[in-house]
Amino acid sequence: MAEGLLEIKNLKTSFRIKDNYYAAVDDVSITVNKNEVLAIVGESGCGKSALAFSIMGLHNRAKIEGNILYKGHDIANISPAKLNKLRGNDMAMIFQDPLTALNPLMEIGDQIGEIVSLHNKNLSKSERKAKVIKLLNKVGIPHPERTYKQFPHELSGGMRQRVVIAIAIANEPELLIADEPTTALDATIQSQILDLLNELKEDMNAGIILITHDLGVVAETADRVAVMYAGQIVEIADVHTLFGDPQHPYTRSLLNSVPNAAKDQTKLHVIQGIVPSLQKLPREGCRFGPRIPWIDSSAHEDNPVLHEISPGHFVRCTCYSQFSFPEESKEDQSHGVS
Ligand SMILES: Nc1ncnc2c1ncn2[C@@H]1O[C@H](COP(=O)(O)OP(=O)(O)OP(=O)(O)O)[C@@H](O)[C@H]1O
Repeated sequence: MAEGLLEIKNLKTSFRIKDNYYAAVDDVSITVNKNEVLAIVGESGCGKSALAFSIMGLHNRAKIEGNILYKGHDIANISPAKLNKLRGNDMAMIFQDPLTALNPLMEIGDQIGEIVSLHNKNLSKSERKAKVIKLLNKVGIPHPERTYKQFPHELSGGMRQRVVIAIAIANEPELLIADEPTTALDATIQSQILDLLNELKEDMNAGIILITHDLGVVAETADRVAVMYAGQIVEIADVHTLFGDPQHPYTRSLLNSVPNAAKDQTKLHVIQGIVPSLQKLPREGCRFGPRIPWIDSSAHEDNPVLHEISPGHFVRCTCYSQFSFPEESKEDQSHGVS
């Protein structure tokens, strides 16, 4: 049975712009289990990073409402000192761009060693070095002794991301948040890093939140997937259900806009429009409604909620049951005519 690690309840993260607060994460409830990768997908600006930063307590000036229960303790409402202790020890984050995450003027060994010592104050110098070398080995760095003495600019992008992962796992966190960890890498290296995340999940029995806009990455790595649009979760399901039986119009549009060599696809679907800016987000009704104007407004709920349509498969707003792509309706009509 799945063992719970993180439970987020009705999380709302709002940023102040001029005199008002605007929610970038709006009433999000999700759970993450041990030994599980939960992917969070969605277009740029839908609130993925704002969600991750809220969990890690990294927002300076945002207003956070709701509960973030980590092993039963509400970390949305604890002191900065307690949160700081959890960060790095129990939970860690892998950032998007390894070059900005690393100190360009410090040798790799010292950078990892610093984090190791932060949470193990009594280690001797040689014990600390041995632990760093072990970590470099664990993340697949081929010559750890050499890398120990190198600076970030002397490593390839893939190796730098491995170093960032080594720092994140230095204290064997139980919760790992990876925010677009492979965006800056080419396809082969990307695949190696994703394999590494999966190994870490198994080895450390960790719960991983993987934030990405890349559905290929999701298919390769995730156990469950939450699709986010305009600050809300619009669909959540296990990875097989999400790819095999997607229901929300946004999920279906995302999947239809990705080339699929296995399908006989002549045209890719283009999702019209963009995620509106924070101040212009529609806050009432179905937030995706304006981007599927061919669907009758009566198909939408006034206050869309998540419906559990099969065990563990949730979809927001009733419009999913009446949704089809304009291309599909045209095909139906032409079949009728012939
Ligand atoms: N500190 C901030 N102050 C004001 N608005 C912010 C702040 N951080 C994020 N936003 C806004 O909140 C919304 C969500 O941003 P967020 O970075 O979470 O999106 P994202 O889905 O992670 O996008 P990307 O994939 O591009 O990183 C966007 O409209 C963004 O402009």
